[in-house]
Amino acid sequence: MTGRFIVVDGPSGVGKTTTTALLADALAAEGWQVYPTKEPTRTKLGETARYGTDDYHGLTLACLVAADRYHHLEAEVRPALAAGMIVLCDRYLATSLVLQRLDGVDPAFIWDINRFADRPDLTVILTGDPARSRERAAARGIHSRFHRGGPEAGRREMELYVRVSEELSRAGFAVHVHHVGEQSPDAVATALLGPVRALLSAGSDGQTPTGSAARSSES
Ligand SMILES: Nc1ncnc2c1ncn2[C@@H]1O[C@H](COP(=O)(O)OP(=O)(O)O)[C@@H](O)[C@H]1O
Ligand SMILES: Cc1cn([C@H]2C[C@H](O)[C@@H](COP(=O)(O)OP(=O)(O)O)O2)c(=O)[nH]c1=O
Repeated sequence: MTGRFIVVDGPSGVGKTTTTALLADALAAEGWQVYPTKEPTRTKLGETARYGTDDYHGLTLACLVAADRYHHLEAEVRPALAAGMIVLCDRYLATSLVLQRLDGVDPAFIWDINRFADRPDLTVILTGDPARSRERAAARGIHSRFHRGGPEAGRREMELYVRVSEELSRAGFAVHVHHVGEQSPDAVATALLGPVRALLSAGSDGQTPTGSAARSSES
């Protein structure tokens, strides 16, 4: 039996990294084997994308992040899934559909170059007040041109995430949109445990959290 592939997406500063870490801890405490990861990856390729947004634009950046995604899938995600783990990925396809579109890339091209990227079992999209998310991202440190721009840029980014969540649903992805609002990080993680547990119990074939050996031995 393979594991489950869950991605958490949304605008910079909305709380993806914080929530993903809390969710990973909560699932691990329940006995699940969790593989937390993120895109762009920590590889040379991923770091070039993360810190290279002033040098690379449009089609180039779209291809760079897609290449990093394919390498991530091959080197980390698929092996972890094959071992029966829950892969929790901070940023995935929705980011490309939003940021590359903001960068002037035709959505059809973004879909096309991501055609062979695995479909997650669950795509979580976090939304929140755009101004607050921008402020948090700025306070943490700006390392991407997508972090710049004031509240108006934040509003456009947030609106596109909502549109992209609908686009992904129409394309057959399982999408869960969660509005962070005034919730604490713990409250957000707790709220997400609901849909995640539903996913884990659906089609679990009687798997239990600690049944990793059983899970990894099934195919
Ligand atoms: N629900 C929340 N309420 C208040 N602060 C938060 C919340 N979620 C995250 N933060 C803070 O906001 C900042 C950005 O969070 P982070 O998880 O790095 O966002 P992202 O990964 O979406 O860019 C961090 O300093 C984090 O501690
Ligand atoms: C995954 C991904 C990242 N990127 C680039 C631009 C983003 O600003 C940057 C993400 O860097 P990251 O450090 O993850 O930003 P944040 O802390 O805001 O979550 O990588 C894309 O352009 N498209 C993508 O699909």
